Amino acid sequence: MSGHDQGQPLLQAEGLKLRFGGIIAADGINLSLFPGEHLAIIGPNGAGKTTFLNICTGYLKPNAGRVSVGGQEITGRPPRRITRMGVARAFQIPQLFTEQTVLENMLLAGSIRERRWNLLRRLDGIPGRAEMEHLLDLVGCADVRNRLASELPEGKRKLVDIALALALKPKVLLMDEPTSGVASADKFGVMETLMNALREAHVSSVFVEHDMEMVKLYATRVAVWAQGIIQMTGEPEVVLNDPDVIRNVIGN
Ligand SMILES: Nc1ncnc2c1ncn2[C@@H]1O[C@H](COP(=O)(O)OP(=O)(O)OP(=O)(O)O)[C@@H](O)[C@H]1O
Repeated sequence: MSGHDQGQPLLQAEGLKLRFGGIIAADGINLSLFPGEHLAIIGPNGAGKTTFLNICTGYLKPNAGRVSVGGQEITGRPPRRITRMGVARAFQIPQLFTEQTVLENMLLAGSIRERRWNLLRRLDGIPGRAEMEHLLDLVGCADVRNRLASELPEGKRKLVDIALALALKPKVLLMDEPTSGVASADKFGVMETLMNALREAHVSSVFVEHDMEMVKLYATRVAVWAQGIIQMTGEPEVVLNDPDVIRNVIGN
């Protein structure tokens, strides 16, 4: 998917600038995500990729520029508000309550979405159980629904984390290196399950990725972030074969 002629972007950054002392993380970033896209952001270490995700979720405020979701500006709004506007983030903090089961974690996430969160409330009284079980099924984790979150292998934990994010009913999911920490033999299986779940739930995504094989297989479009600007965007086969990208990003 080219990203052009697809109507209004779901997520749009315009003229983003952010510096930390002498470090310029963003120096006029223009980047859009269109419905149905899975946009990979690649770039050298310390380029500003994670900073971008932090701006989009409201955890960092840019020095200049704006971010909008479905045409509504979100720059500087509180993270909770941005989540409610349809932008979720996975793997941000250890989100799981480790001494609760996977299903109990899901029910808590569902109740947060409904703004009925109350730890004293009996979990089985909260609506949405069937929906949460469906989401666990979608990420291939129905088999671990009654396991304690602390007992999960890393690959399953990542997938449950995706289900938790999907429980918020986002339009866009932001992910920082989705399979980092997963054993290399399991990485592609986890990514395959994850991306299938996003497609089925009609959730578009932006993911920061260092593994070019993942980018090639799962990105619909790639943006190269270096020296605070987007150096290039395009389809994976074009971007990943570009001599400058090979020299300056992939080679490193
Ligand atoms: N809150 C902060 N305060 C000061 N400097 C920061 C802050 N957040 C990020 N930085 C700096 O901004 C630069 C960009 O960081 P960022 O984490 O966004 O890079 P990245 O492209 O995600 O890198 P990597 O690929 O290594 O994860 C880095 O030099 C980092 O040290």
